[in-house]
Amino acid sequence: MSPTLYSRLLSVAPKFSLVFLVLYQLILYPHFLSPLRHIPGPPLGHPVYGQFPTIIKGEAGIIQREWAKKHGSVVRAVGPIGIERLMFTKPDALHKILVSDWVDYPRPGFMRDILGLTAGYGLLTVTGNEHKQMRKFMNPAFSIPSLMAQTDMYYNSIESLIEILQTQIDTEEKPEAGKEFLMYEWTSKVTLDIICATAFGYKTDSLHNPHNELADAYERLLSPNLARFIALMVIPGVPRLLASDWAYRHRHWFSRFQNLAQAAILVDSMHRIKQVSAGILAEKMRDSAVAASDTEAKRDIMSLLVRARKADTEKDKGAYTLSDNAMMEQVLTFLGAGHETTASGLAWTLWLLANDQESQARLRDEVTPLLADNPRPDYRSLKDLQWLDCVVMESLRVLPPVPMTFRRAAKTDYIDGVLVPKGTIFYIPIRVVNTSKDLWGEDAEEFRPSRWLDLPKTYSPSSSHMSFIAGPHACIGKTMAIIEMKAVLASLIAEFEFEPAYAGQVAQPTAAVTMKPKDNMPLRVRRVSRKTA
Ligand code: HEM
Repeated sequence: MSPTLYSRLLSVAPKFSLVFLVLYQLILYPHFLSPLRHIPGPPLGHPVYGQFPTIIKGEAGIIQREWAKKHGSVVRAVGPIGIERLMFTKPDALHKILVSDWVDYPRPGFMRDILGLTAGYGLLTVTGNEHKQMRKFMNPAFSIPSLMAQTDMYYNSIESLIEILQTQIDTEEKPEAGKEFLMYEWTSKVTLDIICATAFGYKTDSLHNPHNELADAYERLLSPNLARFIALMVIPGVPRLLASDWAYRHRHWFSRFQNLAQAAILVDSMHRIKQVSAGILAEKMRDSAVAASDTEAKRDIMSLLVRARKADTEKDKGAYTLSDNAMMEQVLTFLGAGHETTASGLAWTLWLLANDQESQARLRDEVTPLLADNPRPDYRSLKDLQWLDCVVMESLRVLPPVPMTFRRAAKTDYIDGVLVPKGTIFYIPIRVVNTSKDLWGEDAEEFRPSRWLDLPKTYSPSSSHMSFIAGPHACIGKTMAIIEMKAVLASLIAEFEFEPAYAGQVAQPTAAVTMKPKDNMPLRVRRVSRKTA
């Protein structure tokens, strides 16, 4: 070969390699080579984005439910840049992925990066042994005794919310007609104030002060546009880059470009949230001088963790413990994981009750006598309210705040008879399972709280209701979230009646990480005309 030809070939080789790589990834592999190509599923979709545009346009979890109905219990779908996802819906397959073999099925890197950027590199992002140790260290802070000691703290925020709604209704021209409220905004404020009080002993009072720094930063961080942007952040390295100091210093560059303006908002909001979190942690460190046995010691989760760390290291110098930085990441995790999820759960429950007046009236009949006797019911009293339990569990079942999550195969293995290669990404289809007709019967997609009084024979607590998933990564805040939702709902339903804001109103769940109402959920709210049934 002549030297000229050789050097020409060398100069075009990178271009050809790139073209080949693109063709391989987008066409050759998914169409002809993938060992998963014969698994039934929707068509490959857009040449670059696959089924992604269909997924983000629709309601979270619904398209996956259609796929399961059409293609069966194992579905293959292709996402952006030809990356395949598998969806198993049989309980045994999900049990293997989430419970029995969970170490072999960690959260995928892209998900850990996105969660890390928006909710801290804490319990939500670690895996394997590190996760086991961290979870063991944190479990006591979420125990029933700890929750029982915290329940009373919810009511300061709940009472503020009730007073605000009452005052606004009473100042209307016709108070008896009630007033329209964007209920998601209010559930978001009340849950932010509650999580800050119970997790950190920190007073946000976003209910009275909408410009509270933390509330403001979260509002911007969780805006629907940003949620869509986050869903696109699957490009390796991008979340880490956005989490860096460099990105904060140069955030104004991003705002100059239309498509990157959301990145500037995200970087700025996260920086502000981190600053507040650092302040919260510094205060806890100062408080840790208080002896662990001090009965007056603070009962919030962070104080419990800081004191447990101190006690463990005093007892055993080599004991597992969290560094200051890891503690700081947990602050972000509790804020990120515990606020918007519970706010959405509450807003959806109000929506479902507004559309089912019979269930709402029955709930009012149940809670009113209890609240008349004791306006601040404790953990046990709330837990004993049977219809309240049915309503909350049913709402979390049909409209789960986290409709979907992901896992990745860390080794090649058979699942439900399919040989799944290492590296395969899985959908964990929470909403699909929660509303499966095989598990819940023909009316599985309907809101019918009474089903919890007579559960189907197929019901299993860990595999029929997946809203908090199952196994070692199951939500650590599950009991806290449920009891918090019950306290807020009982208090609101005893005081107010909820109705759709206008005829023909439909639910508008977004397709982001957390399923929240796109329209902030307008509802008409009236003061109750009678207190007891
Ligand atoms: C209705 C409210 C809530 C729902 C629906 C919910 C749902 C979930 C789900 C589905 C997961 C698993 C995610 C995955 O593994 O991919 C999870 C994990 C987690 N949640 Fe929640 N959550 C709620 C409230 C809370 C609260 C109040 C807190 C804490 C204050 C919290 C803290 C966490 C943490 C730390 C994890 C990671 C657990 C681990 O990997 O060990 N969540 N949650």
